[in-house]
Amino acid sequence: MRSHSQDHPTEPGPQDPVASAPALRIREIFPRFWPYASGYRGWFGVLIALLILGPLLSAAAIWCWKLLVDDVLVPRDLDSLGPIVAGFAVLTLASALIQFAQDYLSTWLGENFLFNLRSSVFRHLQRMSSDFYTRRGQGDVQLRLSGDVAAIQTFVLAGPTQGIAAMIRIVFFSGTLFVVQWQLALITLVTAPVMLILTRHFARLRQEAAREQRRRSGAVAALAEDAMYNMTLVQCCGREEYEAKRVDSHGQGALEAQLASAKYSGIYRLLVQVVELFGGVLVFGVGVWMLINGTVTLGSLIVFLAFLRELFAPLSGLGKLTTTLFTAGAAAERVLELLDQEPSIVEKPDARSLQRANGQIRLERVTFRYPDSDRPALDDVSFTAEPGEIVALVGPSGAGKSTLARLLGRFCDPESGAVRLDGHDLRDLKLVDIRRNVALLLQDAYLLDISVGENIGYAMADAEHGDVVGAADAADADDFIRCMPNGYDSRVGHSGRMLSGGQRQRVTIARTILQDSPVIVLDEPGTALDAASLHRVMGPLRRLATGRTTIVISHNLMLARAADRILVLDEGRIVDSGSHDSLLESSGLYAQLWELQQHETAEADLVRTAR
Ligand SMILES: Nc1ncnc2c1ncn2[C@@H]1O[C@H](COP(=O)(O)OP(=O)(O)OP(=O)(O)O)[C@@H](O)[C@H]1O
Repeated sequence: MRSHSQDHPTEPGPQDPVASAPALRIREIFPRFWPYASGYRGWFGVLIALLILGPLLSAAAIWCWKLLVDDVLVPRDLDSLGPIVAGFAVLTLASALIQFAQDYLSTWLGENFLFNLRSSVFRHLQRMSSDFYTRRGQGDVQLRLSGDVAAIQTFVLAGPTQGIAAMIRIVFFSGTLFVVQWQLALITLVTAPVMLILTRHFARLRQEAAREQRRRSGAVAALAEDAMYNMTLVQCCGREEYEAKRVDSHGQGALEAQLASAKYSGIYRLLVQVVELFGGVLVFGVGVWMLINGTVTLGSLIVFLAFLRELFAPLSGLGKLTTTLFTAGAAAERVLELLDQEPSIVEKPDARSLQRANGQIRLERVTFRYPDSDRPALDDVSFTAEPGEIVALVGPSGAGKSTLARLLGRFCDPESGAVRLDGHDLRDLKLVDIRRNVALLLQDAYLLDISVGENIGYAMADAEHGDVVGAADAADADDFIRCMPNGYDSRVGHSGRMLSGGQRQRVTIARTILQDSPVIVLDEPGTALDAASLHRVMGPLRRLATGRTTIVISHNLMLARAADRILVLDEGRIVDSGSHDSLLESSGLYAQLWELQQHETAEADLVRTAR
């Protein structure tokens, strides 16, 4: 007998839920995000001006110390003390004000940039077809929209702002060092090549660690989201430990990458400080020697050392900044990968409007294949449903019925052939008009975590409360909604899980009734329901279908029997069509399915009677 652990691997599977985003150079990333800050470019100029003004004022304040030593303390002359102290106070105050303006402005710019970018990414995500969400870990997509987008702010605004500020300070204070004492300034330059080599080496290491950290975090989010969404299944199968291990394996990866990044940053900072110390000691030694020789005044040496400190501060600041920039760069690569993903369904620029359609549906030799699939899900399918006709689609599992429903709502496009509404190829119509004219009622009753009334009116933003109640009444949902704690204002919970399966179905039927589309596609209505609940939704479904072109996809042949015409689908092809009676007579696949179902019903009756 095989052990439990052999049947169910306890170790996480080898497949990574999140792949690495394509690596990009920093100069490739920048121009991609810059447009999101386009409305604020003028303010960016103001910020640069403040950044230049800041070090100017700091330098002037430091210069006051030279004046104090050389003009007041050394000659013991108090005449100029007053003006020097007053100048120092004004400069310090102005410097603080400029710092405040700079901080506020950069936050304001950063937050506005974030808002624009997040809004654009979300709009882009809403254009992606459901296939995108089927293939992607949704937790990872959510992390890209929240955490990664926020990290980019550092990259596009805070990073360059701090980088420019540091560069301005470096250039400015290097210049002042040369003005104060050019021989000493030349000595400080000795450390520059070492700094450059260190920066380049550690930059590469930190960039790799940052990429791995973001990828692993995405994997944690994707796995956690999947497990949480299916928590009932996880608990029923007793797989909590397995799921925790899967999440932990990537959490551990993220942790190690983060630690590696911290280690590289720490070593880099340490080495930079050693180089700075070496430069400082060298300058100090030579400076003291020059002071003794009378080549430099005490005030000049003090000011030189103060300026040197001002120079080293932005240098180590640049080091810290590169770490943040690499994390942000890795996040930017992940967001760009999303933005570069083209939606599979794109509306033509000259797409036609279609007001209320008559409801004729025609498929002309439609073939469709899913990506990475070698077999078409639909193969050369043709049929017409006239306005008001009820057409049932039946066939074994995997025959292609739900795929056909997706084509009718233009959630995918045929590889060849055409799907037409009132004679118009769906690809020539505006998407909003297709979705208004063709309503899909899917076997999963999709509900948002908003009030039950809002769920019913979701497809009709301008619906009055009376319309919502009317639709609920027609869908046989009004009674149970009124019994809910807050009536139509009661929330339905995540995915409507505070409602029963039958109640969820009736709310979605009410939504479709209110939408009032001339064409409706019912994919397995009532599959998830027991016999009593199914019986309850049959009346509303019948009322919904009346007067509309209705395509009913169902395994339940009792439902199909009521249709005007039945199409039998097998392995992506229509193998038979006609009325229930004619299909039984022809003794084809439909007759076999019917016989099988009758047999199952009889068996079920037998079991019930035996009890
Ligand atoms: N998103 C997808 N990606 C790849 N292949 C898919 C996808 N969805 C469905 N398929 C494949 O396409 C074929 C048709 O699937 P479809 O869901 O249309 O069948 P169906 O007749 O509705 O089945 P059922 O009655 O079990 O719901 C199947 O072989 C299925 O594996």
